[in-house]
Amino acid sequence: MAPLLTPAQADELIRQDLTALPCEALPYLSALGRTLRQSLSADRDFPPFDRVTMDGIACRSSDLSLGPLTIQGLHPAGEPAPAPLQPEHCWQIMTGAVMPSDCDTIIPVEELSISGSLVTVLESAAPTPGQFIHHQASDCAADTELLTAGTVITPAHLGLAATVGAVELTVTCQPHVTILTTGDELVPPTETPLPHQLRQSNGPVLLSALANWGVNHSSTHLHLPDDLTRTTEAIESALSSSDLVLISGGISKGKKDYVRPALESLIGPPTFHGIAQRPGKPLAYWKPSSKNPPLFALPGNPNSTLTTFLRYVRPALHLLAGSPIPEPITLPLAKPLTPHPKLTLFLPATLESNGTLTVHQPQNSGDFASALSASGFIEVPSGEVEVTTAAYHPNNR
Ligand SMILES: Nc1nc2c(c(=O)[nH]1)N[C@H]1C(S)=C(S)[C@@H](COP(=O)(O)OP(=O)(O)OC[C@H]3O[C@@H](n4cnc5c(N)ncnc54)[C@H](O)[C@@H]3O)O[C@H]1N2
Ligand code: MOO
Repeated sequence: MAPLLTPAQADELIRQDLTALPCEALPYLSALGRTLRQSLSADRDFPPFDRVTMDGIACRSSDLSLGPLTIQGLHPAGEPAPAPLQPEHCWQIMTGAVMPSDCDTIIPVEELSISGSLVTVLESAAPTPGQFIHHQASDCAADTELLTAGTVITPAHLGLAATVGAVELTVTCQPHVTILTTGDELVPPTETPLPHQLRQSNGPVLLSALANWGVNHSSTHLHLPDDLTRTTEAIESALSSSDLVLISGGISKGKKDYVRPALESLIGPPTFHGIAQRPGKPLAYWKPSSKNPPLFALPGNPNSTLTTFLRYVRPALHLLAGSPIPEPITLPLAKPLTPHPKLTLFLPATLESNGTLTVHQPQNSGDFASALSASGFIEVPSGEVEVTTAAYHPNNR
C-alpha cells in the first residue's frame, strides 16, 4: 500500500473529478429529495394583494370616533375587491380577503360587539390604522429569485413550486449505482448460517443508505464469492452500466482479496488506496475516466463500510447530484476524548438535547451494535492532546 492519505487529502482527490449528472424534467410532486437544477422565481408579488390577516371588520379609522358602524356586507377571501364603502359603514371581512382600497384598519371580531347590522368597537380595544394587513409584495416582489440551482427539494420547496405554478421541475437524474459485496463466508440474510458463516449485511446497508438518499429504484446489488474471475467479470459489467460503483469487502491484504487485482487488470491502479483513519483504513477509490465511472472499494467490516459510505460516498453523491456538500458541525463532547496518535477516528455519537455529543466507543470495526443508537458520527483528527469538541456528521443528510 502507498503511504496513507489524510481524510482531507482523500476528499480533495475525490472532489476534483466529480461533476453533476445530466438533468431531467419531472412533475413537481415527484421531485421531493431531488436536486433542483433550475432557479425558481416569484411569478407575481407575494402576497399578490394587500391581504387581510384577521376575521373581523374592515373600516376607515376616521369613522371610528363617530359612533357605531353599519355593516355594508360580507367580504370573504376569494372575492375580488369590493365596491366603495359608504361613510360610517364597514365590511365584515375574513382572513385572506383582499383589503378594500378605501379602508385602512382591520378590527378582529374579538374586539367588537355586533348587534344586527350595527358594530361597536369594545372600549378595551385600541385599533391602530394599518393593523392586520399583510401588504402586497411585502414577502417578495414579482421576479425575485427564491430558490437556486443546487437546492435539495424539501416539502417547503414543493409548496413554493405549487405557489408559483412551477408544476414541472428540472432536477438531476438519479445515479444508477451498482453495489457489489464479496466474501465466501457470507450467506443471504434469508438463510441460516453454518457456524463458520455470517449473514451478509453490507449489501442491505448500502442499498438502504442509498434509498435514504432517494436513490431507490436505480440501485442493484450482487454478492460475489472470493473468486478473481467472477469478481473481474462482475466489476467489468458494473463499470459499463453504472454512474457509480460501490464494492464492499475484498480490498485489504488477504490472499483472497481480489477487488484491487480485478480492477487493476480492468482500469489500472487506484487514485488512492489507504487512508490514515479508523475504521476504514483500506478504503480505495478509482476516479472516473473514459473507461469507468467513479468507484469506491469500501472495507468490508460492517462499521467500515457504513462509515466510509457516510464520510466519503455521501459527499460524492452530493457532487453527482449538483448539490453542495454539507459541512460537519463542531460541537462539545459530553466527555473529553483522547485522539489516536496517527489515525483520524470516526466514532458513532448521539447528539443530546443539551447540544453535547455522547460518543459510543466501538469494540472494533466489526462491532456494528455500538452504532445502532447513534444519530451520526464524529471525526477526530490524529493528535496527542485530549479534545473537548469534535466535528459531527449527522446521519440524516
Ligand atoms: N494484514 C492486514 N490485514 C487487514 C488490514 C491491514 O491493513 N492489513 N486491514 C484490516 C481492516 S482495517 C479492515 S477494515 C479489513 C477490511 O478488509 P476487506 O475489505 O478485505 O474486507 P473482508 O476481509 O472481505 O471482510 C472484513 C470483515 O467484514 C465482514 N464482511 C465483509 N463483507 C460483509 C458483508 N457484506 N456483510 C457482513 N459482513 C461482511 C467479513 O466477514 C470480515 O469479517 O481488513 C483488515 N485486515
Ligand atoms: O480500519 Mo478497519 O476499517 O478498522 O476494520
